[in-house]
Amino acid sequence: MHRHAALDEPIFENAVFAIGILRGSGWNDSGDAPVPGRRIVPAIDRADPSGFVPVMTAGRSFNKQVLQGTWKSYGILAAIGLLVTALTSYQIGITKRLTDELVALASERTPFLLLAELCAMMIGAALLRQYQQYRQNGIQLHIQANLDRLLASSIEPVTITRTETPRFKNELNIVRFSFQSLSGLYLSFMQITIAVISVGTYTILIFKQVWYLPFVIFLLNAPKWLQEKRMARDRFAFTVRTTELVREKTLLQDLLFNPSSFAEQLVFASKAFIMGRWGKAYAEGMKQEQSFNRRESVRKTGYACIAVFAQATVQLLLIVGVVRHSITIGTYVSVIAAAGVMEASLMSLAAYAGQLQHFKLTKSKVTGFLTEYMREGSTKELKGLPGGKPRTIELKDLAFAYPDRERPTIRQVSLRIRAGESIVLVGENGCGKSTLAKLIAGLHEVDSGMIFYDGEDLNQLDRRRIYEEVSMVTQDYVNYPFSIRECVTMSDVPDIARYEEVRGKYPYLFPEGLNEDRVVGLDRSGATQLSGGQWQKLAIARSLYKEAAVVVWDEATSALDPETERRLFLDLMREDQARSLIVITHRLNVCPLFSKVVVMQEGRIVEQGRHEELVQAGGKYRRMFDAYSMEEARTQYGSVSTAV
Ligand SMILES: Nc1ncnc2c1ncn2[C@@H]1O[C@H](COP(=O)(O)OP(=O)(O)OP(=O)(O)O)[C@@H](O)[C@H]1O
Repeated sequence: MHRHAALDEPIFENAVFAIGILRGSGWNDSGDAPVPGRRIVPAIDRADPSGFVPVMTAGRSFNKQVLQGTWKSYGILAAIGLLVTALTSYQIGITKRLTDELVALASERTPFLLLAELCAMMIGAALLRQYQQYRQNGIQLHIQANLDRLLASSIEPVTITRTETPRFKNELNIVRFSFQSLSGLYLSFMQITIAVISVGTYTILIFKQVWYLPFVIFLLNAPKWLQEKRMARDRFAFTVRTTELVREKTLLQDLLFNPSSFAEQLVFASKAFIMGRWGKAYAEGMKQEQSFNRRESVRKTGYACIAVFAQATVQLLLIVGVVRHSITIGTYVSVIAAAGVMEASLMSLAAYAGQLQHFKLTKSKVTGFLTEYMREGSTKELKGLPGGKPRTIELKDLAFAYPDRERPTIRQVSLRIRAGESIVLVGENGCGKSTLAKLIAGLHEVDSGMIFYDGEDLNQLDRRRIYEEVSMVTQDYVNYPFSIRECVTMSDVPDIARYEEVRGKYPYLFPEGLNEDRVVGLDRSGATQLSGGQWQKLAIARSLYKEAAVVVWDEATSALDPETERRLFLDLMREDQARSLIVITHRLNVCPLFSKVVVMQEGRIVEQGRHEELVQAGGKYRRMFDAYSMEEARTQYGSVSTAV
């Protein structure tokens, strides 16, 4: 596993490079979106076939990308910050002169002139602060967008094995939350600089008048720093602890408001049940949040008392000075004002210290997440397939267990798939067909010596090259809220000739009477909803549009009417293709069309061969086929009642 020595380096650089990732993210330095190619392939940086830039060296480029488009605003903000500090410290000087002038009352005109000057300064500072806020909001939006883009491009797992777990979902949620809070931190660095300048200016200003006072102020504000640091740590731990609960709440709420769940809510009268669950999660969340807030408030109150004590101490020292005539009233008033600003700046510095703590924790969380779930180590030594397209895929005594399961799901599976072969996987529910199909497609982590593409061990190959040659319809394929053409091509610049070719060969896969620019689904206004079968047909068309060497369909035709299904398979087999087809189905009537039938049971292959051979052998497949044919006949001729 890649070890990040960076953990010991200065926080900022360190944290960003820790999350700083991959050049192969598909997001180039200029920030342009990757231009989609002819075929659907994963986003790969061709200039860097290794794909993985060790995290340590990627820090600078990460910062550059996060801060992209904000440099000018940063410059302006820094200038405004300095100007505001200058103006406010100048105001304090005027206040001192004004007070001394009032006490002495040497001239009647001077106090009014000084007041006018003070007002002008105050208006100037107020205007600058507003502009500063406006600019800061702009930077925040920019950084947030850059961070979102970076996060999206860095979440690119090489395999799906560890991502199909509840734990992954939780961790991903924490990472998303952490990334969101990073934008505030980037702004903080600017504000820290301004606050440090402000503290420095006021320290000198006060020091010149009452030399020991700045030290007293520093000392009295120290506990605030410790408090902020502790609170940030506790808040982060609380967030991590409660993500699962927050996720459950959102999930249940989505269920309540999801249009597709309304029918079930009506028919099964399940709304009260779901609402009950939601209410419980909500109440628990509130209880935990309130109890955390209570503890935080108690702590804050303690520190607020310390702050009052600090202010009173400063006042006391100054009053003693006035009483003993060691300072003037003007000095008293101006130092009180300066001390107030200095304390406020120290407070905000303390708050930033808390944010830095949060950043440090975020860093270790994100680093851990990316190391565990995303690209691991260098892929430099990995290679592509010698011939580009795989001609044989071989499974040798393949065994596979899901991370959170004790028993293996796939055991001792040996199978050879040649280019152009069509294989149908059959077996009872849960026997491991989908898992095997994903293993064949290279989507799961496996030990070496079990899966070979053209004789090369899968673990020695760059998986992204494998994925370029695989097309798939999974059981939980996505219904995209795009136009029909986009759903098939998944591109802004599709290969129209290829699209037309697929449309010409398989016209029945495209919804009749709908323009291909028509947006489908329920998520966009004016979109057209499709039937289950129509969605499935689009998913099939998408898998055919990609000219892949290996096509895997996991119950991809389950929602198709039998006639269309048969026609599709016949059309597909008729094509003179070097493509391998791996199909999972429970509709055994299509099995005779395939060159090989593979029968699975409890994670093992128990029979394989041509349909006729297996029927003749009279084993498990024969029994399954007979049962299926009988069932088919019954549904076809309505013989259930006659049989009774
Ligand atoms: N992501 C996962 N994590 C843990 N276990 C899983 C996961 N996916 C599937 N399984 C388990 O692996 C076993 C095989 O599942 P698989 O989906 O491969 O079966 P299948 O033969 O395709 O079933 P079906 O015909 O119902 O689709 C099941 O016991 C299932 O619970």
